[in-house]
Amino acid sequence: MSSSTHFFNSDHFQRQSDEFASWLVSLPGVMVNYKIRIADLRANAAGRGVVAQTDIVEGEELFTIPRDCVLSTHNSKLRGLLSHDLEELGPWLSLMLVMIYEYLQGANSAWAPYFKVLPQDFDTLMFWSPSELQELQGSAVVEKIGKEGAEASILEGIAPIVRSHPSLFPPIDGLASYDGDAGTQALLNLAHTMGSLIMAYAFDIEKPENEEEEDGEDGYMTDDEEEQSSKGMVPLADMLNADADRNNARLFQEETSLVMKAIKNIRAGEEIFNDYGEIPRADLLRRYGYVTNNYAPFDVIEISLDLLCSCAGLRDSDLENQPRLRLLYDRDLLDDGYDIPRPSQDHTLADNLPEELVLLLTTLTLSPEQSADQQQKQKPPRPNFNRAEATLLRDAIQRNYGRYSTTIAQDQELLAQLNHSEASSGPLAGSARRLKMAIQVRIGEKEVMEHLGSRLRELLGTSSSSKRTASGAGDDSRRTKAQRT
Ligand SMILES: C[S@@+](CC[C@H](N)C(=O)[O-])C[C@H]1O[C@@H](n2cnc3c(N)ncnc32)[C@H](O)[C@@H]1O
Repeated sequence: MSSSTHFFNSDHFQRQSDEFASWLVSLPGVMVNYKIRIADLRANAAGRGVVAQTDIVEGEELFTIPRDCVLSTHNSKLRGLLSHDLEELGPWLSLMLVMIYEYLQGANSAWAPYFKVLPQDFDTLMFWSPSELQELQGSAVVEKIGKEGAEASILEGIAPIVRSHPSLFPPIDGLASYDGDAGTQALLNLAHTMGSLIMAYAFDIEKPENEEEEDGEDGYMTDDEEEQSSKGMVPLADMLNADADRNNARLFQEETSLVMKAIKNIRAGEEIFNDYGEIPRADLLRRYGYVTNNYAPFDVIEISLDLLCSCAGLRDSDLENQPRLRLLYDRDLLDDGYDIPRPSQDHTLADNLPEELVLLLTTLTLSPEQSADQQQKQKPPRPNFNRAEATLLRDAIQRNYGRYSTTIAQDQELLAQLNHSEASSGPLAGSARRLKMAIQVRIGEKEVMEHLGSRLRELLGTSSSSKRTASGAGDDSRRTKAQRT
């Protein structure tokens, strides 16, 4: 969410919160504990949030939302008004369509008071301008925004239904229809708004255990999420902010209701936080449009397959030209990019690396004879993390670092200036806020690269010949951990 701009009227923030709360408790089966209240957290650039009014004990129910109050494909009237099977669109596009329908119903929608407290502007990366995105420098997250893919899905899946049902989807903004350039753009804008709300606010309703982020994410949806059965907007539950491990509440999915419960004791005045997951700040920005320093431990650096291949002296990463890669690809062991977390002092460097990355490094450092041998056996090599692999990784990290145009020291100076202006004039907004968040993201990624670089230098500097090192190169006992074949 970018600012305090919410649907319909942004000037009546508190009144809209109150109206929303009154509407919600008027719905049959809704229970809201008197110990919580909706708070105006715009001074912290956090929009609305939920705060404890008095002490709350662990296990206490904060609110109960019956399943039929969830804004979902299942509950919307649209389901009975279309001949299409909405489920065929998948969980993302079907909810997007339903939300467009409900939004266009205005006051006639059963969720009209809910829309009034949902934002319409976002700081998620989908909405950043090219120059704002440039501030993320070499971050791989820029490649994951997936705006074009999302728009192609919207035009293919949603536009034909909207255009063929003008009475259900009345044109907005004085438009005659959703045809033509202006109509298409208006529809895309609406769909992006709903897609962004789903990304930052919706819950997986039937399979909450499948919430995990997976690789291969493009636009609003992942392949895994496409297979999930249902997403829904849960009023009030989605008013909880999150701040890494400060979560003190969780949504429990019961048979007929969704129940938010305290999972820790909460003191009067404290904010009630949900858990959005252990998300790197780059992804937090992409999905939710904010970052806080508490997410810094989850920062990663993504090293692309192309870069690793190039550093290994391969012309490209094309499977037709690189049979050694095909051995991995055929076993689903090849990725476009590899996330490396912040190195932990408690683990050897090799244990800190994703197993598939170690396998790729081993594959890329095979001699032509070794590679031919593996081809003949039709088996990937046994993963190793020795000097050759460490050298390749070091080179790739160095090259990746070159994609960032400033140093950490320069970033910290810029950040200090922005913090200073925030301290004197209040929370940053617009491009200044985005710049600050981009700097936080790129500092985190550079820190990960610097830590990795120094661990690799340490390891390469001391592990001449076959000597084992504290960081683990040459330690055969661990290699079995990464063995995948
Ligand atoms: C599920 S909503 C939470 C309610 C939201 N604050 C609102 O006013 O509608 C998620 C959005 O809240 C904001 N948010 C959540 N946690 C935050 C935090 N710790 N700091 C700042 N913004 C936060 C982000 O804009 C995010 O996309």
